[in-house]
Amino acid sequence: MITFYPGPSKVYDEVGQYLQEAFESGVISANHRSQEFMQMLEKTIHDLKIKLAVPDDYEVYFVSSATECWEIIAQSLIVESSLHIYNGAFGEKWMDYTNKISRNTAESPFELNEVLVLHESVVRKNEVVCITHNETSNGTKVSDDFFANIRKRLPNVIAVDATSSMAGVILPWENADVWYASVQKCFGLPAGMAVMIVSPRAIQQAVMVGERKHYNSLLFTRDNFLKFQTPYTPNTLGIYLISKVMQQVPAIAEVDFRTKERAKSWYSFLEHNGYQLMVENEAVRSDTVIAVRDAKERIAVLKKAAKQEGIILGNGYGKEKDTSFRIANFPAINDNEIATLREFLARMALKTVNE
Ligand SMILES: O=C(O)C(=O)[C@H](O)COP(=O)(O)O
Ligand SMILES: N[C@@H](CCC(=O)O)C(=O)O
Repeated sequence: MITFYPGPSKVYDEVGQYLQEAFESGVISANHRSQEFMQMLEKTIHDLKIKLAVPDDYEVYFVSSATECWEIIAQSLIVESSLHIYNGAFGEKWMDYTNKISRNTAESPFELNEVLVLHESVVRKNEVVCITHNETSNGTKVSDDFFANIRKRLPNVIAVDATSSMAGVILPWENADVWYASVQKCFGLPAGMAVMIVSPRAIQQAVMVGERKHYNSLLFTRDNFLKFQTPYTPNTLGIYLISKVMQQVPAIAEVDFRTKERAKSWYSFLEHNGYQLMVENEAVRSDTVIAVRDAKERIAVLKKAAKQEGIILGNGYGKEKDTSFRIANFPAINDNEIATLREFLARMALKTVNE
C-alpha cells in the first residue's frame, strides 16, 4: 500500500533499517539516565537544530504528542487567557482543549480563503496567542508575513501548531515562541512523539507562571532536558529514529524548495484534470497537505478505487469529512509514489468525463 494519508503518514523508506539498527545498537535497552542515552539525546537535539535551522537560543524538547503540547501550553504558559486564531478543525480543537484547562479562551476565527491579517484590538495584554501554521483539516497555511507582523506589533507569547509543516518547510522560528509538531507527518516517522521548540521569551513566561504541578510541566521538562534527560521514561526508539532521520535529510532550505515545487505541481495537476481544490485562494494553499473537494458519493468511489489499486487517500477531516479527500505532500513520499497516484487520478478524471 502507498499511503498519502496526512498522519500517520508514510515513513521514510530507511526507517525499516533504522529499526533494526536501534535493536542491534542496544540503545533501546539502555536506562534513560545513562551516559549512552544522554549522549544520544544531546546529539539528536544538536542535529535537529542544525537541519531545521532552529535559532541557537531556542530549546528543543521531545514530548509525546501534539495534543500533549496543547496541555503543556495551557498549564505552563497561560497567565490568564489565550486567544485562538483559527480557520479549521485542529485550531478549534486546540481552543476547546485549552478551555477545559484554563477556562479562559478567546477566539478569532477566520475564513478558509481569507489571508490572515492581524487585528491588534482583539488581543489582550499577556494573552498567549495560538495560531495553527498549517491546518491539516482543510489544507491551508498562514503566511510568514503574518508571523513577522504579529511579532513586530505584539509583545505577547505566540504559540504555533506546526504539526503538519515542521520539517517540511522553512518556519519563521524567531517570529513565535512555541512551535510544536508530532513526528508522524513531515518528519516521516512512526507516531508516538512530538517536538516542542521554545524561545527564551517562552521560558521567561514559564518562569513567571511558575507552574510545576504536573509530570509534564514545562519547567520540569526543561530542567530534565538541560541535563539531556527527560522527566519520565522517554520514547527512546522514537528519539533514536528522529536522530537517524535528522542525519539523513538535507538542510531544511533544500527540503522546503522541493516541498513547494511538488505542491505547485500537485495543484496545477489537479486543476488541469478537473479536480476541485478545497482552497480557492492560491495564497493560502498549504504546501504540505492538499485538500480536494467533491460530492460525497464521488469521494467514496475515488477512495475505494484507490484502495483497490494499493493507494490510500487521506479522508476529509472536520466539516468536510465526507466531501473531501486529502493528499499528504510530505518529504518521505517519493517521486514514483506521486507518479502512481497521479496516473490513478488522471485515469479517474477521464473516466468521469467519459461517463
Ligand atoms: O494534523 C494534526 O494537527 C493532527 O493530526 C493531530 O492534531 C496530531 O496530534 P497528535 O496525535 O500528535 O496529538
Ligand atoms: N490526528 C487526527 C488524524 C489526522 C488527520 O486526519 O489529519 C485524528 O485525531 O483523527
